[in-house]
Amino acid sequence: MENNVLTPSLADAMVRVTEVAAIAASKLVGRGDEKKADAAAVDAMRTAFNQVDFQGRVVIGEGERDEAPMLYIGEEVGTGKGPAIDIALDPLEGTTLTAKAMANALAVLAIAPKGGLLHAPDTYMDKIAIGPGYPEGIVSLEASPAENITALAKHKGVEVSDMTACVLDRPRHEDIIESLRSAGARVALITDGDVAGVIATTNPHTGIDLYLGSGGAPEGVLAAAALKCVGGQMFGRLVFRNDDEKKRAERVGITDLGRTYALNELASSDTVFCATGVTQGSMLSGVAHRDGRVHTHTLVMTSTDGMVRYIRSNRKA
Ligand SMILES: O=P(O)(O)OC[C@H]1O[C@](O)(COP(=O)(O)O)[C@@H](O)[C@@H]1O
Ligand SMILES: [Mn+2]
Repeated sequence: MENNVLTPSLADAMVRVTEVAAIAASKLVGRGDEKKADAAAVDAMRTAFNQVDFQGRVVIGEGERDEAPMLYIGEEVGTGKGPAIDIALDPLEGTTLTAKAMANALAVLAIAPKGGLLHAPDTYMDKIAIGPGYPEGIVSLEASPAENITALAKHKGVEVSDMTACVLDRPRHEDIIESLRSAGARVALITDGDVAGVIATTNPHTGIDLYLGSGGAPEGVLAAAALKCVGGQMFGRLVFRNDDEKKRAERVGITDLGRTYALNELASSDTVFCATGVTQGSMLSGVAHRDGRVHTHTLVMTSTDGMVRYIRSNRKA
């Protein structure tokens, strides 16, 4: 049952959704206006969703109903005909990257049969992720960054100095960075975009072996949905800075606030993951306007068959 609601044609429809969101955001690349870029992507994504024959429900969205006009948590999208599908979305993952015309901004979404994605609140999440090919439990949020990277190096049969961890460049990550470097590892710092950072661990060409640090919980669920398609391991634990954030978690049904979620709890069913490059990135080309046409580059993955597909499209501008 679970497997046949995520049909190939639904996956194709999702490609179009991230394509049009990326195209809309691309018009705002380098214009210094994060909010406008995000709004353009949100609006285009919502319009595209509403053309799809499904009963879509946003479970990871732009925010709570009273703070996000569109694609808020709980919003229903689609024509209402077809399967009941839960959606995690980030129409513009990397608003600052877009505003500043920096690499790796994406339009991103993941879908699952109803109930298949953790309803994460809009808080931070401590995350650790690795690509496929390692024994279960080789990394954990309990072990130190140095212990984790050393265990991975040992399993690979390489020196720790040959290992690279990706971390968001934030003061809150000082200790993580210090622990990794003191173990001898390289640290690849990114200014934004940890969905791409997590996915990088699954692609040997990126040279990234480990993703570590705290970022958005919604981005954590999106990244988990991606890893689910290609294999790998991930753990996430919500971080609360105040009571309001705890209440946000309670409102989306989280009762055990200190819990660590494994990959299969962040994304418990089959998933389809879709990302279209907005700006040029390590994984995807950005949207390019050339010869009166708009060119896009999209990654779509499905967990049912482990498919990873890159799609280059172009259409009339
Ligand atoms: O910038 P902060 O507060 O450290 O948050 C980190 C989060 O922000 C991002 O870098 C970008 O988020 P946006 O899509 O909201 O611009 C995420 O990839 C990451 O999870
Ligand atoms: Mn984001």
